[in-house]
Amino acid sequence: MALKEPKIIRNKEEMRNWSRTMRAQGKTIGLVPTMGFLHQGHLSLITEAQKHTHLIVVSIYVNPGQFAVNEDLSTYPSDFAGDIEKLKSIPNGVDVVFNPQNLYDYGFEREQSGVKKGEKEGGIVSCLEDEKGRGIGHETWIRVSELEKGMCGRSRPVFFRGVATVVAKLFNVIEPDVAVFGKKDYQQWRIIQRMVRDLDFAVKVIGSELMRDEDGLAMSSRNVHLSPQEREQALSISRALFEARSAAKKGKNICSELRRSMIESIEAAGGKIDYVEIVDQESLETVEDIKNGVVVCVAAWFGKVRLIDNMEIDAS
Ligand SMILES: Nc1ncnc2c1ncn2[C@@H]1O[C@H](COP(=O)(O)OP(=O)(O)OP(=O)(O)O)[C@@H](O)[C@H]1O
Ligand SMILES: CC(C)(CO)[C@@H](O)C(=O)[O-]
Ligand code: BAL
Repeated sequence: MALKEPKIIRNKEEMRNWSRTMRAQGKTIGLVPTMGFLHQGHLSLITEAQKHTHLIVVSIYVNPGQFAVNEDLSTYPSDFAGDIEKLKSIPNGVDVVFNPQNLYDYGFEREQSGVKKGEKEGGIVSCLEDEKGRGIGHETWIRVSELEKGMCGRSRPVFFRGVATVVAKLFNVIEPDVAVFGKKDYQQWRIIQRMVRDLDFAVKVIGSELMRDEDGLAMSSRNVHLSPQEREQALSISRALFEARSAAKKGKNICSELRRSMIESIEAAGGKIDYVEIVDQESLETVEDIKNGVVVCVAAWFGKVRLIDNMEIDAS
């Protein structure tokens, strides 16, 4: 089968023109937003998107607006040429790779805006703002106020407003019919669904299943930063999730007990817990005992790498 070479678009006006031209020809468009350094988890989202639309756009953009200044924007892995090769290897390929260079440009040079990254008195600012919290001409942020409060939102204070805002921008530029997000980032997927419902975006949001490596580790671009020892230790996360699921199946359904034993086993393996939460799949509110429709979510540090993982669990 001939490999399909995706068209690479780096400019938001050109992207919107392409989408509108295709729509005028009756084509539907599926979007898979990513931050690049693609792995099989990302490719599975593309395969899912191909089931729903004629054309596929994959965005590759490491969004500074979702990183606080003390987070890992500067070390986030990237390999654009490698990503293109992986995309070419997928059956039927993708049509466009959107790698915007001007997503937050509003007609003046960054240098002239005097923006420095820094820490605002009393709070952390994002990598799109200066030390007084001013954006580089960007001052509109979307907040999904309840869903963003717990779990990742607690330890990454600007993360979800940055994600919701950049996804809204991508939707406005690309105007997709369908967008696919991975359930690996469970809270992110739920937040995007809620944003789309609340703001009446004409986009169908699909949550696609979490992909694991053979040894159980959830695939993640950041895994590349794990040393072999940390990678081994990190397997404690998925092990703890599988154990919690089988304990629940055997009737152990008190969440505080399940949480405690998960925390103990991840810490015993050398992980530093950010959170272990058992929450309702839709509201993401904490639940006390396992019932249908809960999800166990974990974030933990191994060395300098923060990993997240989760598992949907139903009662026995
Ligand atoms: N293992 C996975 N299974 C399914 N979807 C995934 C997986 N990993 C990432 N995704 C999805 O791919 C999309 C892009 O994610 P992103 O580019 O941040 O990759 P990532 O591997 O999650 O990186 P990291 O967690 O290191 O930031 C998101 O919707 C995310 O949920
Ligand atoms: C959705 C997303 C592409 C927004 O930058 C990012 O948070 C991600 O890759 O999960
Ligand atoms: N997949 C989530 C992107 C981030 O951690 O910034």
